[in-house]
Amino acid sequence: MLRFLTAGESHGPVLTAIVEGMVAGLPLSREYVNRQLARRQGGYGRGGRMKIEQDQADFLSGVRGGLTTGSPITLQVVNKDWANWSEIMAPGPEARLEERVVTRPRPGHADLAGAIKYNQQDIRNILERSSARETAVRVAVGTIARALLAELGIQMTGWVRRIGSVEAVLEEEQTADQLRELAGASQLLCPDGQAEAAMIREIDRARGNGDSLGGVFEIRVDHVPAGLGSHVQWDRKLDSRLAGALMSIQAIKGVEIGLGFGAAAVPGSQVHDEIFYSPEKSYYRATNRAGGIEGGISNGEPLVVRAAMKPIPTLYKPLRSVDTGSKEPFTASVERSDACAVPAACVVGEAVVAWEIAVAILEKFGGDSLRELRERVDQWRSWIRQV
Ligand SMILES: Cc1cc2nc3c(=O)[nH]c(=O)nc-3n(C[C@H](O)[C@H](O)[C@H](O)COP(=O)(O)O)c2cc1C
Ligand SMILES: C=C(O[C@@H]1CC(C(=O)O)=C[C@@H](OP(=O)(O)O)[C@H]1O)C(=O)O
Repeated sequence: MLRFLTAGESHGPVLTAIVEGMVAGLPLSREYVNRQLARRQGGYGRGGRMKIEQDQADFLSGVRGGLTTGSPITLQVVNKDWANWSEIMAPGPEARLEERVVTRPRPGHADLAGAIKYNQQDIRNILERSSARETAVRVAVGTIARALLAELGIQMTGWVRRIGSVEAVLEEEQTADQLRELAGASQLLCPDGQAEAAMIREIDRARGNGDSLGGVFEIRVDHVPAGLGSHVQWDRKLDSRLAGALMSIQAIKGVEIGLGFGAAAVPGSQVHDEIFYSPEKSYYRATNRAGGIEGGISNGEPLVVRAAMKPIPTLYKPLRSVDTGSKEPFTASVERSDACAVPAACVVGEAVVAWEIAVAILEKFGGDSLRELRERVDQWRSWIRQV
């Protein structure tokens, strides 16, 4: 069983994860993981913290000579900002707990709900862990899964479809390779240059007004084998797992698969993908409105998922809230914050989607080494071409 946990605070010394159940013999390098960490740090609209951090992943166990060994993999991403927080965040009695105490819950954050739930007077004990800083190590974890998928010929493409009121328009018949190349060349991961320019203007406008923006990103996964997930039980459905994984990303408020919410507005004849057969291709579809999943099972078409991110909750234009000590109203003051982090969230989205597909692959095919897994996947792929 492939599984992981993360640990670490936003201003603590490190973020850590333990990944268990990954096959042995998978090539893995720091550079491969660091490329994705750098992508997550990019994007127009990010705040001062990203000038401090230059995320790098270290493997502390489970990888030897550039190959996984099958043992648990420990990952670590160091927080450079720790240097500014070590006295306040120290684990021992020397911690200066009376400094930087937070009693002013920020609307849209876990602050108030978390402080009540965990009976914390200092909201810092909540916000340090609820922060999306945690997504740095989650991207590192997902990149291990991405490496596995790449070995099996499965390709991930993430791009930003919308920021605020600006929506990207794709050329008809754009291939995944073209989409990846165009998105990769854009600082907002947006393949439509005109839309990208308008998005940058909109981010500048929002930031100038002390406001923030959300948006929508899309992830497409090509060459996913048919037959992942299952219709037989609620918690085995691939679509439900993908939706849960995307929803677990901080600030994600909606997920669509295929046509998604659009399917509710049109008749069935414009929603369902007709089935065809040819001896060369076996079964295939001329359309992919289902986004590659039917009945909780991958159907061999590209997987297409979208997620909606709400605007960043910390605003320079302060929102009203209540001090939990005095119970007096206040308007928040902000030291630093992202104005828009949709491209970063898109990279996190790619990571969590890669993870869920890797879990489903290992569940279906099993195997303890890459060689064993690859043989089984190849065998399945040639078998389903004949059915
Ligand atoms: C990559 C990324 C960066 C974020 N940066 C900030 C930020 O700078 N300031 C902020 O207030 N929220 C930021 N958020 C969003 C909050 O972490 C998130 O809204 C909050 O934890 C509450 O969780 P919820 O929105 O899922 O309910 C960011 C989210 C992501 C995914
Ligand atoms: C550190 C990251 O994102 C942070 C997510 C975040 C939040 O509240 O979620 C708040 C900000 O942190 P800080 O309060 O230290 O400025 C962001 O910079 C990151 O993405 O690596």
